[in-house]
Amino acid sequence: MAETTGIKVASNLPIISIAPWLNGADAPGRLSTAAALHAACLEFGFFYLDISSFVDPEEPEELAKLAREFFSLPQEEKDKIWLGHQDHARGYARLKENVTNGKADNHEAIDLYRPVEQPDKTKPLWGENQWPTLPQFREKYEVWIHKMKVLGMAVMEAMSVGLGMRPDEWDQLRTQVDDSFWVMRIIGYPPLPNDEDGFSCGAHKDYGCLTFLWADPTRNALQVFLPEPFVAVENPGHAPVEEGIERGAWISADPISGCVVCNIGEMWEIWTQGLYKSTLHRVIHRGSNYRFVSIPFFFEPNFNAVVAPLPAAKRLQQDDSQKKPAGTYSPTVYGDFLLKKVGGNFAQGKGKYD
Ligand SMILES: O=C(O)CCC(=O)C(=O)O
Ligand SMILES: [Fe+2]
Repeated sequence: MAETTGIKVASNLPIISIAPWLNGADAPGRLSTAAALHAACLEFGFFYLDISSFVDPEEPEELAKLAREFFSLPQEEKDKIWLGHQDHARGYARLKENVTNGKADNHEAIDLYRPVEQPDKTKPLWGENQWPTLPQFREKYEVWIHKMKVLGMAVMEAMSVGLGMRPDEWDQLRTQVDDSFWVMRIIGYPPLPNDEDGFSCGAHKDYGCLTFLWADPTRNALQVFLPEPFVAVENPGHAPVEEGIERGAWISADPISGCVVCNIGEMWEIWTQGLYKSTLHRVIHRGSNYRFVSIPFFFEPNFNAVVAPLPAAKRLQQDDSQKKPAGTYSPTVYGDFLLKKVGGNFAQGKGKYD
């Protein structure tokens, strides 16, 4: 990003390696990762996380292959794990069944959530996950889930250092995320018909804490919104204008090998009283290929976590008049917030996570 005469020209999102942080012996490296996370969250709320030291890049490619196999099955096979057989949130969502901002999204997906102890499919979000029966599907995805949970805790701790939290303050925050009510979506995007000005996934912010998105190499699909004073170098995808969104620029966040795209959700806005931005993003896939697949993993707070402004964020805001909170941020029980959000996101029935 270059800065001239008060106009910020957005070209690329920052790339941050998690390797120094995971290498416990590299104290300066850990601090530089923490500082880079802090800067990226202040400026963009979106960045690339280089995880190539942590996972073999072939691993998510294998997951995408399995997803492709699933999405190529006949509709009646996919419908066997339709989310309506469970709590209307866990399972397979048909093409256009998912709704954002009142409009059907042009994608299909398998949605999985942290399993609960006493499942009850009549309770929102409280059913059982439904897995494809393809060989190795569940096993391989469960390994990925485990790794993303470990990564989530590592990034949270690094962010606590970046924000200037003391070790005892991190111990406190850790108790709110150590049993993450995680979500994973496995999304398949057919191309949008040329004559249709809809979205593959409409503009939204993610709800929770941290999203780690792996996506296949399709370009110009995921777009990130940067409010004024950012000006885009390129304007991706001849995007339709969206109502109700302030002025600014949409930039593409194309996949980078060895990296996941990482963005912060609304809980980080509350924890930091708006110091960190949860950023709008959307998907418009107009290419000729079936863009499959993207696999967002949402590392979220514990279901019962009470999310409230953190003292470290308040200290930063007291010290710097430019960082004063823009509004009031009330304590929020994450599970309640999630339940309210899932209500409006389905074409039929209830449930669904962003
Ligand atoms: O598929 C993508 O690139 C992004 C999906 C997304 O933003 C979401 O599911 O929250
Ligand atoms: Fe999202």
